[in-house]
Amino acid sequence: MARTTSPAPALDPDASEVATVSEALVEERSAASSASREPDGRASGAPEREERPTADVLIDVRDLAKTFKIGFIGRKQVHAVRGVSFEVRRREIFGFLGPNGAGKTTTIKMLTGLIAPTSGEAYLFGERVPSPEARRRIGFLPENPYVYPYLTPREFVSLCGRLSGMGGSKLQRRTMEVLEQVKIAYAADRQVRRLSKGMLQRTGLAAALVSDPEMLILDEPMSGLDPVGRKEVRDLIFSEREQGRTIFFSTHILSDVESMCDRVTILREGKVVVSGSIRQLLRGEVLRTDITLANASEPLVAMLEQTGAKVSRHADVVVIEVEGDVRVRETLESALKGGAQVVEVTPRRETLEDLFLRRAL
Ligand SMILES: Nc1ncnc2c1ncn2[C@@H]1O[C@H](COP(=O)(O)OP(=O)(O)OP(=O)(O)O)[C@@H](O)[C@H]1O
Repeated sequence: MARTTSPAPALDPDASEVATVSEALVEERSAASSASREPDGRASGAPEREERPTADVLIDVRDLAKTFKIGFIGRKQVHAVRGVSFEVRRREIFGFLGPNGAGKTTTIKMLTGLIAPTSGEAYLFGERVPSPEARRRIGFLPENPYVYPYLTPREFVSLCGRLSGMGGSKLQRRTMEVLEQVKIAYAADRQVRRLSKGMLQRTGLAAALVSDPEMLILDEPMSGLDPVGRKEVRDLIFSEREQGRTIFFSTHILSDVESMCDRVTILREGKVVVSGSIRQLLRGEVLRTDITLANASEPLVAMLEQTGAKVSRHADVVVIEVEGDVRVRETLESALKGGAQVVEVTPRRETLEDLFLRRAL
């Protein structure tokens, strides 16, 4: 696989003057290098690292923190990220979650070298961030993939490919290939300013893919997409992983994460509150069992309510919610004895949404 990607340039489409891509990249680099650093590249104050990550750990984030100074004289501080650590391993699909303002984008910006950490350290492919060499190996979709408004998707994606060192007929072929992959080829020659938000998002994804990177870092890749678009991005992420790529993405859409990710980290107020494999996190015992009954008489329902079960009445069925799974058998026996028909018995385990609501809010 070629190792030739740099992130899609992030430019403001509303800007009256269109800056050049190289200017944007210079700005990013100078932002990344403006924080004080030790001679070995560590941000000052960051602890010296004892060992380098193993070859299978492609992202290694240790105690990363970012404090923004705000206000007229910078007296006020926002502690956006407060000591975040996690690892992403080769060929994983890794979900990075948290409510609005939890610090996801700030962490991703530090990871991709767009801003420097206040303290802590991050490694990509074992290289201390910021590392131009490591950055060439990632495809990056920023949270708001700002694209030159007067370029077409074909021109923009091809430009990103050229910035990654690609060229000639190979680049032309690859540009159309990725535009087709993200289903925007039909609008390849329309100006970006005429695209919808979802179409722009697809263009940004194509730019992240164009140079065939080893790892994708995607900040809210489903943002702005309709349900079909979201499914297409899910399928794309799976197929990219099948081809050997590692995918790290942030999202708010928990149902996607549950079905897609191998492991997750959930942030809250700049700190990690949950981290681990989806299988382990959601392996818990049955929280409750829902028993759906038809033809349940009122005396039967009242009797079940008296046992402490929660009852909800619907048009033609009654759902009895039994805590845990212990009383299920007794409830079923009473229901059958009382002449009701059992329509469904559903054990409920904790979902990622339950976990998120319990731990992240
Ligand atoms: N440049 C900045 N200057 C000051 N504060 C900032 C800056 N960037 C981010 N913040 C603050 O840092 C905190 C974390 O923001 P961040 O964008 O990382 O959150 P997020 O988890 O990505 O949120 P969302 O899901 O809404 O995109 C927020 O309180 C935000 O206001």
